[in-house]
Amino acid sequence: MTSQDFQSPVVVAAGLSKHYRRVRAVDDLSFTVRRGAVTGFFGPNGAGKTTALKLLVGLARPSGGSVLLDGAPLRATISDPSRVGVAIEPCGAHPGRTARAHLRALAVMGGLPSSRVEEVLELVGLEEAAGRRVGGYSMGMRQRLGLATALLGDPDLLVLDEPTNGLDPRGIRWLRTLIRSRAAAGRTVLLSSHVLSEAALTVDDVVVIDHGRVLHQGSMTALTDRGRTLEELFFDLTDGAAA
Ligand SMILES: Nc1ncnc2c1ncn2[C@@H]1O[C@H](COP(=O)(O)OP(=O)(O)OP(=O)(O)O)[C@@H](O)[C@H]1O
Repeated sequence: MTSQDFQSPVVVAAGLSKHYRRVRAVDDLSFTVRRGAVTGFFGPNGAGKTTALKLLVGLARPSGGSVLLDGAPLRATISDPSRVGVAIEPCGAHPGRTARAHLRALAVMGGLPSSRVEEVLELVGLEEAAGRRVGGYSMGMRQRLGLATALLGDPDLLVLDEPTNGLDPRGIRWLRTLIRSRAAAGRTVLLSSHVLSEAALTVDDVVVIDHGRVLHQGSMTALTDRGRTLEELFFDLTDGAAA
């Protein structure tokens, strides 16, 4: 990879829109995601974060606009688990399946060895529960399985929707360390979160959206250099949203 590649954004969303009948879930959204950085997506309930993440990874079809992933249109890259790992809906596994069976099926589809399944089960702390049916999992266990699914292909880009939901304090600290270590290794992470204090410890770049539109894009450093917190920025920008 050249230094030019390193500077080019991993994701470029341009004028992205998604309308569900009269709801403009995402409305002319444009932003970029830097390579080797952790970008946080923030906004009130219903702001359009999950929809935007789905559009970025091809899980929803845009009503308008475009997404470039590594400079190429979305469809060219999305099916490769080493390019993009996604945890958007909690785990996505059939409740009657075990976590191990779920991950093994995905590994086969992605052309990955079954040894990788055991690696990610250990990584997310599910090795002991891997033989149990997912329907009996706690919320945190399902979250961990979703993370295992996203990490299966050891992807260059991780896209995580509210990944700390349901995790215990140790799990939250583990996830923060995992995300930071991936960025330190030049990998890219895009996540959404409502837990601003935790996200402030994790992200490099901040995108705040509401009503499907970008209200702010900038770095955490620029924010803290101005003596402001992520929470202050959020409330300033979203003042007037549902209390
Ligand atoms: N499949 C769908 N059909 C109809 N409306 C939808 C659909 N998915 C999302 N929406 C609507 O789009 C808007 C944005 O929803 P979205 O889930 O993207 O918001 P969000 O920012 O992720 O919210 P939250 O923080 O509550 O998870 C909401 O008004 C929601 O009701």
